[in-house]
Amino acid sequence: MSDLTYLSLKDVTLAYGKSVAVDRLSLDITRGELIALLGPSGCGKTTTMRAITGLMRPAAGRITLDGADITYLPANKRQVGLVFQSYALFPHLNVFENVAFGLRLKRLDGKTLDTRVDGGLDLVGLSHLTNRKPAELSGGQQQRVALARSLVMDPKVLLLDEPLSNLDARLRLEMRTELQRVQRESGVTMVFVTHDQSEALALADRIVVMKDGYIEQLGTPEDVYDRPSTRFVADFVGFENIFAVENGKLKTADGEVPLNPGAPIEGTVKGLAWRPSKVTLGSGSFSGIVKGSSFAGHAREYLLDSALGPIKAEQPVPHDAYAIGDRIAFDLAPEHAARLNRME
Ligand SMILES: Nc1ncnc2c1ncn2[C@@H]1O[C@H](COP(=O)(O)OP(=O)(O)OP(=O)(O)O)[C@@H](O)[C@H]1O
Repeated sequence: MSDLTYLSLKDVTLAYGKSVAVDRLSLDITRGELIALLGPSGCGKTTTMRAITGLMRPAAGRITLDGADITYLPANKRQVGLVFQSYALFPHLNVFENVAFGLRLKRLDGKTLDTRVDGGLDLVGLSHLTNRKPAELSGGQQQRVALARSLVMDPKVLLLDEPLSNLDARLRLEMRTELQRVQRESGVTMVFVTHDQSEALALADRIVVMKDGYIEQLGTPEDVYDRPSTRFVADFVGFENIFAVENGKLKTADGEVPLNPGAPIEGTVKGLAWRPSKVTLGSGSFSGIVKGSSFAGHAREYLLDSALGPIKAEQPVPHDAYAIGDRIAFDLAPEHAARLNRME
């Protein structure tokens, strides 16, 4: 835990009865960071959030926030806000009263309350809709009300559980930018859960990739996208050509194949992976027969049958397309590969 750590989970184990959902998870978050918990269904994202909010007691481990141990502190004493994917707005209250709800429970005086609510609505760009009921708002606007309602409580950390998943594709993109702006302007530390890698890459300062209750990789979007460290993460972020490395060679269905120019692969690397866009087409020491070709807007994608097995490659679009059945040379340059240290 560094001096800059604001929220820290240390060896936190979370279980439902005897079944362990999160196993000795450690994570340090700095004040003002926007962190994404990313992973497939069932990997423990929501369970981790529950422990941070105080809705679940860890079986082991410690959680600290702003210098205080909150491991066993009741949820309502933690100053941790939560925005659900379903927003959970009160349908009979207008926008102002929905945002004011928590502050009224705190018995704030009228003027302070008005100022806080107005500030919150201003931050999310809803000052003009204070009298509307939730049913009279779009999905994106409802989402903003839910955000404002949490932010006016001045949380130390705001947790968002799949915050954009109920919005259609266009709104989702708009709300990504909006969420980033609100986070920057408010300076609130945010942790959000998503199973959508593009959302995590677009929004987060750092991404925690989870699998089966463990952290697979923790890094910046660039780290995770360009330098996945395990097969699981490489696969999750769109690497297609993934090979185990044995005896300094690529392991294929037909045996071990040295990588061009034949020198052994150095280091303790367990696997190498190439994105389709990183496969060199038209030259190189390998060759493959085009089995499939499809247009993907910015690029044309090819499936090649080669001595290494199936290879997915792509080329930017204004380029003479290869035909099905063509034999083309290709190369897998080591400098364009992600180096994987775990293959299982
Ligand atoms: N109330 C519960 N009782 C028992 N097991 C549970 C309960 N809630 C979750 N689990 C189990 O704990 C593990 C982690 O679940 P969790 O909901 O944290 O995953 P998740 O990553 O948030 O998934 P999703 O993206 O589907 O919400 C899963 O194996 C799940 O089946």
